Amino acid sequence: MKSRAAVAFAAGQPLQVVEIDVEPPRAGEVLVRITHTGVCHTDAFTLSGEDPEGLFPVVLGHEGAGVVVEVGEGVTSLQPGDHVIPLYTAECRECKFCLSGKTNLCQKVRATQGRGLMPDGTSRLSYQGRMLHHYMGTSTFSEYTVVPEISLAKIHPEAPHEKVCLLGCGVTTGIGAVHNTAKVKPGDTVAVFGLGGIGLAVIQGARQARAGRVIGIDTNPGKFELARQMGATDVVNPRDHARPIQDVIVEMTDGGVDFSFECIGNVDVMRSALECCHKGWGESVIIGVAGAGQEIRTRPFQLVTGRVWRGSAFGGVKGRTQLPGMVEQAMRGEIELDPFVTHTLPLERINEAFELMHAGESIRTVIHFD
Ligand SMILES: NC(=O)c1ccc[n+]([C@@H]2O[C@H](COP(=O)([O-])OP(=O)(O)OC[C@H]3O[C@@H](n4cnc5c(N)ncnc54)[C@H](O)[C@@H]3O)[C@@H](O)[C@H]2O)c1
Ligand SMILES: [Zn+2]
Ligand SMILES: [Zn+2]
Repeated sequence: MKSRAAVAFAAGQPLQVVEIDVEPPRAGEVLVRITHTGVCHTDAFTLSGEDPEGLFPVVLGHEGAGVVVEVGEGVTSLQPGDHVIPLYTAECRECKFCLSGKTNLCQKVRATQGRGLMPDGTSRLSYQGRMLHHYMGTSTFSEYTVVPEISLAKIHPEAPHEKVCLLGCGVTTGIGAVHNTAKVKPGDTVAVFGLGGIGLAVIQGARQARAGRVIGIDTNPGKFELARQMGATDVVNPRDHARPIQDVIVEMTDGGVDFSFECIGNVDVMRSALECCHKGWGESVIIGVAGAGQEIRTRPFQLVTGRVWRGSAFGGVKGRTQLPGMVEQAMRGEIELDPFVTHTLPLERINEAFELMHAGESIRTVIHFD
């Protein structure tokens, strides 16, 4: 079938909105009509060419919501008409990782997903006879996309897609990192580096966890008002200080924070985020994705003296099991999505979403297909 899609033909080039061909779903696969998709920094990262796993030509997009159109052979958990959020972290419920009870990093489709292909090693997407890569197993910048059954969370049929699409990545990543990875407790002091969609979701999660002080850090002061509205008790611009930012935070917090979160993808900031943690127990969670070949550094003494460095992908959330509940929390207002949606655009104007992001003007632009 034909589908309108924004295709990334080459790194560093704007997307082109064209009509692509989408093949029907094969065994274990599902054809989904995407209604809305957010644009995340990770899409921009891959488009820039800095992502070592980046493949072109490709249909990007991984923060979507849609409706099942057709299911392939053997698909039992979904049927046409079901409302879904595509998952870039699948949940097969049978691999070693899924069964461990310790991680959300299902490996069932990981290898082929990383190569931009469906689990059988081929693509369902093409343009004028030329194969297009899938992206993160989701490719939500296409009106129709094919996704493995195990990479779809079935959500409440009345959920507002134009908002809950953000639970496909950004908001879940931030909120989940607070509850699942860090396990923030009432009264804890939290530092959040980077106040984009991810950092603001961390702030919202910290407020849910009834954290004490929540310090938002960003070099763009334009982000501070929203951060305060969402629950930051303090905001700090590193550019206002001559000293390293970790020294500033340690002084502000009588020795350091209980938890810090890096939501930028900058390895120098990752170091600051670790070193602003309290001696003996402070934990730093890396969420940001750094460029190819970059490495983190600190003195080992930082860890010897009790600080902990960890990381989090998709907020540690098991998508099929936990995401439907988060969608219902959003429908009840327990997760607030409205503040994240700063812009809404039709697919034809998707490149403006990247421009708004790079200019620091948007938190999330939601793209609609109608
Ligand atoms: N681990 C995961 O599962 C996961 C999921 C989604 C996104 N990510 C990553 O999270 C990061 C953030 O994503 P986003 O969509 O919120 O991005 P964003 O671009 O909207 O936000 C980043 C923020 O960091 C600020 N910033 C940049 N450099 C800074 C510095 N040196 N000091 C302080 N602030 C600085 C920017 O002003 C901006 O407000 C990206 O690296 C993205 O790839 C990871
Ligand atoms: Zn994302
Ligand atoms: Zn699995």
